[in-house]
Amino acid sequence: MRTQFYKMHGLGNDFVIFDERPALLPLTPTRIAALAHRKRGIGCDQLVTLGKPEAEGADVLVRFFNPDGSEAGACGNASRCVAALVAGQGGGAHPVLQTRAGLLPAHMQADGLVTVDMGPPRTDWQDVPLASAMDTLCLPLPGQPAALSMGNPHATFFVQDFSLLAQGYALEHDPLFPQRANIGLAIMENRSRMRLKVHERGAGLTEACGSGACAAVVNAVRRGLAERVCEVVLDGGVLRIEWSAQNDHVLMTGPVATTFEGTVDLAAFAS
Ligand SMILES: N[C@H](CCC[C@H](N)C(=O)O)C(=O)O
Repeated sequence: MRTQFYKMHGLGNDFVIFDERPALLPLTPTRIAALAHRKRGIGCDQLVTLGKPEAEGADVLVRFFNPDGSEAGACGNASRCVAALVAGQGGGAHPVLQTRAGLLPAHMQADGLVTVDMGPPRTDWQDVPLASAMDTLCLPLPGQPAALSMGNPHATFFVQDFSLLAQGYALEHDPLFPQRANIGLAIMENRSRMRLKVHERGAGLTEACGSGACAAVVNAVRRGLAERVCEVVLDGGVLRIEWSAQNDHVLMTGPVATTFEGTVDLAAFAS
């Protein structure tokens, strides 16, 4: 029996999306890792499932899984893709995604870009989470990163070059981060534009990281390095991030693309 999937990406951060609203699928961490494998599977940065919403006001339940099988509470680029997919299925131009990070309202822009309200950043050490009480604005690590959660853990290093990427895996697994962390390296071009590369938790270096872009802008503002509206230039393209002074929410705007649709025999993949 074959199961339909959608292959989409946001600035090259790519996803395999399964719709479990008709029926739950036999997706285990092992099978997710096998499906996400670049050589032996379909291949993706994250595997995403759609489910029947439980929360009042939500249009769809969304879960995100890394290629190592671990589940993430947030995925900005995939949230944009799912919003566009649901809108395209007749869900209207303002779908609301129910995620582990909360309810995320989305908006299909007239120019084809998609905006997702990623909610507020969580900057207490317990929310990131970190291993002990400390100032999340300046962690006791070489490079003194700032840390926060967008529903998933992020550490942002403000650097002059990207050589620290070689430490990405070690930093992701530093004992300071009991749930590991996404490691962002940000080069400030000016107060309204930065370059960003992210070694993602459970995925490694990706072409773009939406929640990482949100975290980097918030951390830059916290450090006095950026304005609340900032362009984030990633390897795969540009995101516009706004950290609202009105409601403390972070708005992320960027493109989405559907690469192809397909079917797969899930039973052919180890479970
Ligand atoms: N690897 C991340 C999830 C995907 C985040 C990224 N793809 C995004 O667009 O936010 C984590 O484990 O928290």
